[in-house]
Amino acid sequence: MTNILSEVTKVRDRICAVGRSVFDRGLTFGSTGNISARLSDGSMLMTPTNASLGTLDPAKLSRFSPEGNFIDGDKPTKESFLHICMYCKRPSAGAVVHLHSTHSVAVSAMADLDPADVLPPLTAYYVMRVGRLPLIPYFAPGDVQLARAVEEKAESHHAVLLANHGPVVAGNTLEDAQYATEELEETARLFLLLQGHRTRPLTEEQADALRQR
Ligand SMILES: O=C(O)[C@@H](O)C(=O)COP(=O)(O)O
Ligand SMILES: [Zn+2]
Repeated sequence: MTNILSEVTKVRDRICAVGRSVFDRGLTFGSTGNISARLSDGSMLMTPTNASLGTLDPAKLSRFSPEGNFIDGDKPTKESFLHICMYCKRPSAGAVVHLHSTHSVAVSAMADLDPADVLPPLTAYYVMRVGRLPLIPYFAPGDVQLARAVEEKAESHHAVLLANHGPVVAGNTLEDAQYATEELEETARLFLLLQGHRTRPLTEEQADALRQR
């Protein structure tokens, strides 16, 4: 009991610290984005709806039972179902991060993307942190169909890009999810910088070798 209580306190603080960090570095704006973490007893903590990730209060995070029922805290993010769908399909996931990071959102609104894998393997680090990035068709934020569409991809992909919206990334830990979301954002930025330039991404063979490590 004492252990889970100290874990809860730590995770509440970590969610707020990650929220502050991404907000302060301009990786999400206003009250956009949401973050969740799953604890060792299967319960989940999520950021409340309409909360700025820059000024989260650890005591006000929304708490869910392992079955996905809201327990207490402020009214949860409208994407709570989407986060729960990620956890259902990814038993090892300990955290999910969704941001409105500018370059990722810009790419999510581009025409003629490959819906199976939006970004080319520009660097080894991107392939290792993110891997293949499917595009989820557009649905309004909070729409249960958006969560269902993410659920369909979640078993085989820990990172997805919501069309005209932004990235959703799961990780074994909160840091894993944060770092992968940041890597996705930087690669989206590189991808946009390289538009109009002849580009030499990693070969399929080189990328596959990294995916298998
Ligand atoms: O884009 C949206 O509206 C949501 O996906 C979002 O980023 C913020 O919604 P809340 O977490 O409900 O504040
Ligand atoms: Zn959003």
